[in-house]
Amino acid sequence: MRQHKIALIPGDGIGSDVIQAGRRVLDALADAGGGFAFEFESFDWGSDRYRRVGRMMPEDGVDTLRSFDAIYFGAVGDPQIPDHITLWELRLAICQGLDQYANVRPSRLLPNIAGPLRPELGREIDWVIVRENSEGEYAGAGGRAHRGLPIEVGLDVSVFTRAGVARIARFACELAMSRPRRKLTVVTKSNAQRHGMVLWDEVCRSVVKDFPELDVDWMLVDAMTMRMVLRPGTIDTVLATNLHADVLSDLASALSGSLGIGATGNLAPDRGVPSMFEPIHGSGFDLIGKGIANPIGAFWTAVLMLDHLGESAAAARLMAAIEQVTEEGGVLTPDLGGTARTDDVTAAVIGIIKRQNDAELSLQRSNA
Ligand SMILES: NC(=O)c1ccc[n+]([C@@H]2O[C@H](COP(=O)([O-])OP(=O)(O)OC[C@H]3O[C@@H](n4cnc5c(N)ncnc54)[C@H](O)[C@@H]3O)[C@@H](O)[C@H]2O)c1
Ligand SMILES: O=C(O)[C@@H](O)[C@@H](O)C(=O)O
Ligand SMILES: [K+]
Ligand SMILES: [Mn+2]
Repeated sequence: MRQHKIALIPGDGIGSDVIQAGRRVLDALADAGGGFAFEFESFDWGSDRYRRVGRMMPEDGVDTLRSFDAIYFGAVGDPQIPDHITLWELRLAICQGLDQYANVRPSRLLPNIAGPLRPELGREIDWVIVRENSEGEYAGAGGRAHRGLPIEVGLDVSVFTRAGVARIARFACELAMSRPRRKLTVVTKSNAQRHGMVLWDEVCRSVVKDFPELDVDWMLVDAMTMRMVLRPGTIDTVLATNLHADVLSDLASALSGSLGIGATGNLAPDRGVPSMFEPIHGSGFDLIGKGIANPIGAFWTAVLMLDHLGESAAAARLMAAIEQVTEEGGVLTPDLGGTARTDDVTAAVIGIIKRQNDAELSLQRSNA
């Protein structure tokens, strides 16, 4: 039996709702007798802990995570605590602490979901955004001086390193080559940002030379938003900086129907340390306590995690169950135009998985 040791960090707000839902779905998949099991350990890290003891996670939190095979994360963010504290002390502390430098965000219009684009355009969305996840605008370099004085100053300095750009560029090229269209768009803002982004372009240009079969094009980030809306079918794999890709991936998720659908992996490609999987959305202040957060982003995230753990058959089964639910259309949360609750969508996905489990088990019995 393959054992997968998973750290659960539900975090704040709707992060907690969707990770609980995702755990139930993962348990249902493991019940299928597919030869694997999960060992979950749940961590109460987040804003309530911050209120209690003044820290989002313990000082040795990142080290505690090292012994896990993967991390399944909800969201951080609390209406009463500044967003830069919650984000930096939990999500970024983990991503940067474990050097999970490749953030991968797939988008596709799920069956029977309309999305805001015209139907013929919406159907063309089949993208994966690769977000540099360790430096750039999120390097944390900068500071404030002359606090409270008229001459006060605040600086956020973007940091682009040759090594950091080269490794994410290589990762994006390999990912693009593994997809049928072998097509990569490198996003930049090297007209206005004339140092780091120019280095980004130079390094990317030299890395793509190693991939002669890759079809590469270059876009300034502002024009990229236009292309995503008006010519979605011309895009496949996208490489962008930490901040640009953060923005583009919310757009991608919205164009696929809802921010509640977007999934992501914060990958440490060199292994040895766990990668962290989370829906792309935040803690959803407006949905806290309502029980109507869309869990599909967290389920799709679980698909990414299963694939990463080598459980590709289970990953495919879960994706098929998600697609069956959207295809049938009767059980969707309000963000997708339905009236269902988080629990209803979860029950629908689990129902499909359980029926498959039963069919599989009776097949095994009749073959025995
Ligand atoms: N990785 C993370 O943990 C992460 C990501 C984004 C934002 N945040 C934090 O979350 C807090 C709220 O930020 P925000 O409002 O900008 O972003 P958000 O993603 O929480 O919400 C933006 C909008 O999308 C909707 N939405 C998000 N997830 C949904 C879901 N599963 N189902 C249905 N609708 C959904 C929300 O209702 C809201 O209208 C802030 O503290 C922010 O820093 C954290
Ligand atoms: O602000 C960020 O970058 C993240 O917390 C979040 O928006 C994300 O997409 O993960
Ligand atoms: K999240
Ligand atoms: Mn984001």
